[in-house]
Amino acid sequence: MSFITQIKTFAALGSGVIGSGWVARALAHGLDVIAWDPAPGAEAALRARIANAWPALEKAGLAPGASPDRLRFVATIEECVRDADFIQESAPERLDLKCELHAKISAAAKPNALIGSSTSGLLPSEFYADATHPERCVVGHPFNPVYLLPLVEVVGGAKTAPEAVQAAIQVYQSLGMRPLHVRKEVPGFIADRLLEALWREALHLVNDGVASTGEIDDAIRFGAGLRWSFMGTFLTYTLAGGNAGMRHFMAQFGPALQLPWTYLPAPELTDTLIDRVVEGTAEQQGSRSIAELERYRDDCLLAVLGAIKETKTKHGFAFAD
Ligand SMILES: NC(=O)C1=CN([C@@H]2O[C@H](COP(=O)(O)OP(=O)(O)OC[C@H]3O[C@@H](n4cnc5c(N)ncnc54)[C@H](O)[C@@H]3O)[C@@H](O)[C@H]2O)C=CC1
Ligand SMILES: C[N+](C)(C)CC(=O)CC(=O)[O-]
Repeated sequence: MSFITQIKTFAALGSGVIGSGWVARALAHGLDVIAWDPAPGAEAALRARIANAWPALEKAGLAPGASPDRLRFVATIEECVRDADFIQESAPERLDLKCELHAKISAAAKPNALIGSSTSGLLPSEFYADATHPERCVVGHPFNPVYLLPLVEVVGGAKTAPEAVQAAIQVYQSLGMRPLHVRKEVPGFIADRLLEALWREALHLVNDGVASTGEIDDAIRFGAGLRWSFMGTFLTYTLAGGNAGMRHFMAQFGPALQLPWTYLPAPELTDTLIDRVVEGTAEQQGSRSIAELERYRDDCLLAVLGAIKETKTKHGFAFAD
């Protein structure tokens, strides 16, 4: 079984926050991009998002010939995928919608074109149930902003060929990403399972009046968030065990896992909790627009990525290590 891995034309279905991020990444890598989204005004919104992301992509470095002009917005699913070498779906997170959409995409696509879905945690065996040639269908779960963050979780379903997973990994690498193969098909994959546990606890802290949304964000960004950008939880905690390392750390802090520090089940999303979260984050946002905050975030990410790359090189690590 062979799949297309040398890609020239990238198809994007759904051009919201994530779809537009894929389009920006593919354009920056010098590809032709064809996009489709059924919402009125979707093309203008997509082009505005690309324009907002482009300065960061220029700073990060564009491939020869890369240009936003190589984006073509089309009116049908079939037109979008027919000539594509690789297809990425970023439609709303609804199982019925994705199932129906993938039946149409896969019926119109070249049989050996890989099809990725950006789903945050739906199971590929379920939403690819009605797909034609399901052996080329994978999840490629990215992180926002897709055009700067390297991680993409790659997950196969029951009918996905192992070669398709490897081929998708190759394609995502060619787009400058750091694929992580999730070997078991589990809801939420790896990263969102972790992020959701943190998010639930954060909502409990707001709901219980322990902290505001801003204080909770401070607890992350001035502490663990800084070290998470270059060292994950397990290696960080190995260092927290001192010279005795992880075994000592487990002996000292493992028993605390039995203490009632975390709630785990999510709090009820009452109007009061939703208002508190919305009002707290509105105060954090202040008078800046989302586009301004996106540009601020992009500059911060470029600075962090650049500093990490330089420091890794100094210590003999490759960027993907
Ligand atoms: N927002 C995030 O932080 C992340 C989201 N994702 C995943 O990416 C996917 C898209 O999410 P977002 O971009 O955040 O949503 P979004 O709401 O920003 O964009 C969804 C887009 O899909 C379009 N759409 C509506 N019906 C459609 C259909 N039948 N076919 C194709 N497109 C359709 C909408 O017009 C909209 O432009 C979801 O599966 C989500 O779980 C993955 C990683 C992060
Ligand atoms: C909130 N979310 C589940 C959509 C988040 C993601 O899927 C990944 C991210 O970018 O945090």
